[in-house]
Amino acid sequence: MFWTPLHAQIDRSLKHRQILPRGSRVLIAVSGGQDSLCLAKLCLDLQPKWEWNLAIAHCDHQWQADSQTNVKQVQELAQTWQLPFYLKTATQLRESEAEARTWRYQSLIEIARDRHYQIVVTGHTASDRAETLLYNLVRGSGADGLQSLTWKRPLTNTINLVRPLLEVSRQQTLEFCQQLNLPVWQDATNQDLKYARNRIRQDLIPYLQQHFNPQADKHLAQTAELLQADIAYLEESATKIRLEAQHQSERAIHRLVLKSAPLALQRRVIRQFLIEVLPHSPNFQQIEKVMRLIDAPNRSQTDPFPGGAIAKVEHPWIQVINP
Ligand SMILES: Nc1ncnc2c1ncn2[C@@H]1O[C@H](COP(=O)(O)OP(=O)(O)OP(=O)(O)O)[C@@H](O)[C@H]1O
Repeated sequence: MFWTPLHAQIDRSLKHRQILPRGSRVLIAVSGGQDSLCLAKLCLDLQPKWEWNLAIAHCDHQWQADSQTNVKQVQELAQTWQLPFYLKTATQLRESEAEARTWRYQSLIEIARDRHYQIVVTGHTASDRAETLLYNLVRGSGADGLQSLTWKRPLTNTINLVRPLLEVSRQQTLEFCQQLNLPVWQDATNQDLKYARNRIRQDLIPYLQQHFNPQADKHLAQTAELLQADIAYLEESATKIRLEAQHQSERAIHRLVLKSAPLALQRRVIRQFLIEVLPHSPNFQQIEKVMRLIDAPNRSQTDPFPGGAIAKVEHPWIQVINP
């Protein structure tokens, strides 16, 4: 086997982060593009050392007339590498990035659940991370959005999403694929400038590199990494406060315990609380409405959340009441 510096880098990173434990059943999400091909080959080469059970999953959106050719190419590669291959084919998926993403993750979860894979790995890179950071920044995201793509996050109770290439640039995956002669599929939608993501990739990042810092993408990804460590710490602190403040059985949280916490933690505690008691994830405005109740006089209440529940001050509690 041909061992490159990238093999060594990923092997080291996996040891350090412990995100793909030895012997795990790992489903590799392969689009056919350079990033996920690079990921799949690295997993294949590191497999004897880490003793994973690997398989390849591909989702066919059926947007392009030639998507069949892409499917065949990924399938043949899986065959050559002697890995199980699982395919999901969309029927009548609208041409929307957001809908495609939702469908894709759902499909990957289904395959992982049916075939007992605990981990799905994707080929997200440091370049994706830099782009996501910029995309979220101009939309007014807080630190949570700016950490942009985490190394590991739960998809369900039993399945985790892991992104082993978050420190690898797109330039590196391209060079790797060229060096190892991997059949990279060029997705035409990646060039389409109607998608904000593509404009960030093709216009904004090159502009920043040319006029501000040649390593702008790498530095943005580093900022995301620093934020991620801070956020993990803040979330942990918020959980401690929530456990202290939340009523054992009622859908209520102690207003004065909240009030004594720093502002940054108040928002996080409320968000964690609302995630537990509402049927949907709260957005920024909904969290702010409850924030206002911390300083409110008695018997103030919010207007209804979607679904009709309201939050209300019942001294000393802030209570969430169903319609
Ligand atoms: N059609 C596909 N089939 C299987 N896996 C895919 C497919 N498309 C993307 N992936 C996986 O997702 C990774 C990221 O791809 P891409 O950047 O196109 O997705 P994205 O929609 O921007 O992702 P996200 O929204 O999670 O950031 C790929 O490296 C690959 O692992």
